[in-house]
Amino acid sequence: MSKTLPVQKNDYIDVEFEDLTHDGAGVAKVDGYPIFVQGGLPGEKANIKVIKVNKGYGVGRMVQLLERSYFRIDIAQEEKHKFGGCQLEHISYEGQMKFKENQVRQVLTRIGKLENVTVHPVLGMEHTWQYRNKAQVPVGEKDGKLISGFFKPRSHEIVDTKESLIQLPEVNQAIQAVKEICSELGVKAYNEETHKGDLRHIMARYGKQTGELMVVIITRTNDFPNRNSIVEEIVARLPKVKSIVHNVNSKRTNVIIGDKTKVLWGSEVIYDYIGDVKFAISALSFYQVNPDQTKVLYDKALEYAGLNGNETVIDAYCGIGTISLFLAQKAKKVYGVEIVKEAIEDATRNAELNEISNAEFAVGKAEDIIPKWYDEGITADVLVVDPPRKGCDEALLQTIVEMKPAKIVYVSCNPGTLARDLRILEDGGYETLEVQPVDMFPQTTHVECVAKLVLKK
Ligand SMILES: C[S@@+](CC[C@H](N)C(=O)[O-])C[C@H]1O[C@@H](n2cnc3c(N)ncnc32)[C@H](O)[C@@H]1O
Repeated sequence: MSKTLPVQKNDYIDVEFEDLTHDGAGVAKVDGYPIFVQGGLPGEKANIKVIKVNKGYGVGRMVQLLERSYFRIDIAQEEKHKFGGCQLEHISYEGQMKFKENQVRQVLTRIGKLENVTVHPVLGMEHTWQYRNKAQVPVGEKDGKLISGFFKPRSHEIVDTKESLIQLPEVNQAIQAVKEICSELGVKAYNEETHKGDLRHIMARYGKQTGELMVVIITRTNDFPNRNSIVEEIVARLPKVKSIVHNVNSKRTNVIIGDKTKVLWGSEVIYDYIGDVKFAISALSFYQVNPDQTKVLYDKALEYAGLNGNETVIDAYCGIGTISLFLAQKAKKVYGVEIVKEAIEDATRNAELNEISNAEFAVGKAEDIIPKWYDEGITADVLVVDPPRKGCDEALLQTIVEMKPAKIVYVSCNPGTLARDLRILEDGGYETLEVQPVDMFPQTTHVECVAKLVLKK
């Protein structure tokens, strides 16, 4: 089969990179046949070794860079990939923003057939390291000690990591401290092959504005050795901790969080502010990981909603009510819906905390609750959706098209599903006026977008 291809496995060839894939690999073409090479940048020339040939594409390894891009920055060999998931660490921030803008444009055109939509330049941030307020790391064992970090690409081998430079220092310190304490006090790491051992993951979340820290210990078993001493040590070594939570995940699964959650010490929530709005955040609730850029994102959603105080708004996939409460200050009434019960408890508490009385929340699937509301006569002038990566459920999109809110604000962390859903909404009578990418995840290939749609006359 490979005889008909323009390259063979183990060939050494000179190539020029034309593009980047969605996960940050360079794309070179030999007689139209694409070869993906980690680390190659558009405009660069390199000598590569072909390490894999498939029918439709090949994979290469960089041997020598022959011409370098203006956007390339040097990182020491030993630093490379040290931080896990930083696929764009070798590209200047200016280059990263260009990559993300192009990616959004290409996907909107290819998947959404949206050639004429205005895509604005990415709204980036000033400090592009140490921005994440949360980490959730797997735990393993090496030489009789606990290790934690990230999985090596395409493997389940944990790289023990003391510091991730995209995480806030408080988050790094918390993960290290909990790992060391558990190691010292004899906790065994969970082994996914034998389904034995206790500690599966450690999670830390930090309220950047309030300085409050939450630690979540995720184990296979209902109990683990020296639990009380571990809690005492965490409190002693991490002065900012306000909440220590235990979650039990007894299943053989890749899903991190299990069904049982119990507060071991302190409060069941930590607090944080986005702008002037205060939020209680419990262990299982979604909360944006980049607090500085979250304000930028929500301000854009508010601008696109264009509220004058008379509107009814529905916020689908509302989490702890963050966008809902931002909008409630400028709307007549806001209805939020979210699948996680604890997040809706937080949302209700957050409305009270901020003395916002025109927001109402429901637990359930957006695709079940919003059609039910529609049947009961609840409709929206503005509808906001902020779904997980898989995008909106088709039944929800169908209901939106029937309900016909004058405006839709679509917040998305996955341009692919955004483009797919925008096409469905366009076919249902909406026009996408503009898309604003916001960089919530510097050094990584991820990009968040806010899109503004209006009902066509
Ligand atoms: C990207 S988060 C957005 C949350 C919130 N808007 C924010 O900015 O913090 C997506 C949320 O959708 C929730 N979710 C997932 N599937 C859902 C569904 N079918 N119906 C309602 N909520 C869902 C998740 O639990 C999560 O809180």
